[in-house]
Amino acid sequence: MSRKQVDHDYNLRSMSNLMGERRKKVSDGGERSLIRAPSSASITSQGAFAGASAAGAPAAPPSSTGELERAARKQFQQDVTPGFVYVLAAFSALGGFLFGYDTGVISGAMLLLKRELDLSALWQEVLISSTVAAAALSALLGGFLNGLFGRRVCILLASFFFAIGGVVLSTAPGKEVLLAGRLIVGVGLGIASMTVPVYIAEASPPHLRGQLVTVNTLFITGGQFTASLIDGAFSYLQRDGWRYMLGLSVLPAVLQFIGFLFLPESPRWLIQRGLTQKARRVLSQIRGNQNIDEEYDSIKNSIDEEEDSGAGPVIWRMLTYPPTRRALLVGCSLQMFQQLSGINTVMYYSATILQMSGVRDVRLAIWLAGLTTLTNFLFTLLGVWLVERVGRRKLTLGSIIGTCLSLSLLAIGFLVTAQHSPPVTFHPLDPSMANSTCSKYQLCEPCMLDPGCGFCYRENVSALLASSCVPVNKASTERAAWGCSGLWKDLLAFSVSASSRCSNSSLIKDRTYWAYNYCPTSYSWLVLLGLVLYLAAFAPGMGPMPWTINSEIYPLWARSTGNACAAGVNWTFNILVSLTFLHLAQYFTYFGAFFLYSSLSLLGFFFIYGCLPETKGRRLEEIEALFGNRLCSCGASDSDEARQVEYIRVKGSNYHLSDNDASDVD
Ligand SMILES: O[C@H]1[C@H](O)[C@@H](O)[C@H](O)[C@@H](O)[C@H]1O
Repeated sequence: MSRKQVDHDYNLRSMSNLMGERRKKVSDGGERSLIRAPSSASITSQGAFAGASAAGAPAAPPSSTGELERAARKQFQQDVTPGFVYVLAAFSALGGFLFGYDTGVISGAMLLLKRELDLSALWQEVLISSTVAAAALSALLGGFLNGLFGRRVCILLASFFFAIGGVVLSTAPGKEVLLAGRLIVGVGLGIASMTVPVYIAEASPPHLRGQLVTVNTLFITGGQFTASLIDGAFSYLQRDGWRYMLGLSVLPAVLQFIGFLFLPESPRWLIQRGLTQKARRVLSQIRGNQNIDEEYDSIKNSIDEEEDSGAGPVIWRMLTYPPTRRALLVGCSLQMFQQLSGINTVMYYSATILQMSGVRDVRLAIWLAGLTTLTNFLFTLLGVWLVERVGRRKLTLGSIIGTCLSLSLLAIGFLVTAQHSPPVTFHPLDPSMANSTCSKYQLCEPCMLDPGCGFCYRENVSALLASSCVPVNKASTERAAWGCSGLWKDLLAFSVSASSRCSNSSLIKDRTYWAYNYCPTSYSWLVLLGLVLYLAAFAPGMGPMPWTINSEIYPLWARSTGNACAAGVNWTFNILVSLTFLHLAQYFTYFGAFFLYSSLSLLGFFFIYGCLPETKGRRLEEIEALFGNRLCSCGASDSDEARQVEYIRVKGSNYHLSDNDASDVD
């Protein structure tokens, strides 16, 4: 079939999908199509009951239509979804857990590392960003590996890298070996981040696919939460705490590696490679008692169609073929907007936001920052629950608009805080102050925006006293530059010079405080509210949906490459946003930085509104057709979305019944 014909065919298919074409495929043991009516009319008792009883539901009729539907649905889903799919998804999502753990644990580990290994600011930055950079590159390479060796081998490879990286990190004698360990972990991260969602999507039945792929992001946020707990717990160790923090990732990595020695390859990849018998076996294994013929045929057909559609490198074929070009643009943009909405900055900055709110103890702030990761995790759980109920499109749109508004609230919080910035009232006479830029600031705001300075102040009931802007200690931002920590001469210095009162955290008493990166304010509640609302809005939609949607919008031949590009974009923007945040804040203040993220999210909202079609409930083989239309004509078809073809089993096999929608039997 020529490319043009395929294109034409897709257009027809997509039109019929969008217009709610009634499909009828009633054969022995076959399907009956349903059109979900906008009015939400219910399944007729007869039809639904037929479905329920065919699946072995109790004979007594349930008392209401709602109950009837629920019973039919429950019975149907239990019937078609063997537990094996959940085991497979859980083992795969360990890759997500490691993603979250390894990216999250480094902030706590760095606090100890920089002290023990005497790391300069440059080395700290290199150790943090090297992993993300390696992940960006290996995600791109992962597309090629996926196509060549399959999903299973790639996941095995990723867990191998995670495990080796963990061992290298925990035993590192110096910073150079640490860097090698962080690079190895980064390679694992990149491969896992692009492979796991694809593997889960290809193995899941359509009615569970969204949920199971979203579980992977739940594991990412779970990994980030676990990392913050581990960081908190091991931060009390005077020596080598970082070895445990970084080394503990070996456990889930080994568990995943062992699990995947026994788990099967994706049936779609097997069919593509011509391993049809094996593919049939795997399909039967993951579909339980279902008839797999139809699914097998539909995968096979889409591969055959594709084999006729041209040669050349996959990325070139994707870019020259309109449906995949559009899908790629949508997938990569989603990942870009996820990172541009500043999630990693907000998470990273949460400890400081908490300090602004009056949590002065650094340890307590680290523990409380765990609350941020917990909130992120809990709201991702909400996403898992919502994805098959409201669909990907509505969930993403609702989430990004909430993200945009809460970022504006955060920005306003920072603006009000800056406008009420306390003045510098005390200029210490220390000789080193003469050539320090810190001495020229008259307000706390510019002082704290300068990475070289911090604000030292005393507080009595209603006012700040003797507030000064002094240089930060290069070895630790937890104190000011003057004084040698913990020594008796500090005590002496403390008694003789008021300027060194913030130079040793153990001496910061008498209601004297050292504020680095923040200013004392009574408007911190506004910022805190913004933070909580931000996580509540971001985590159910913008967190998981870019991964979930990317795992389903490409046809099989383009799936590895599409996901590799999208994951590469995610990691690239991750590094870009985190590396530019402090500079942005320095030049445009925190208000400016968060307002910029908010505006970018608004841009993302318009893009998603116009360009993201709904993929809920469709077979992977059908989804390509959604991109057959002109790009960004989705907003216009919102009303058509209410009419979708859905399947219910009446007798026999292979249906999909959406979780919450009442339907008419055709
Ligand atoms: O989807 C994930 C998740 O939202 C994480 O919390 C975030 O740190 C990652 O960057 C993102 O890709």
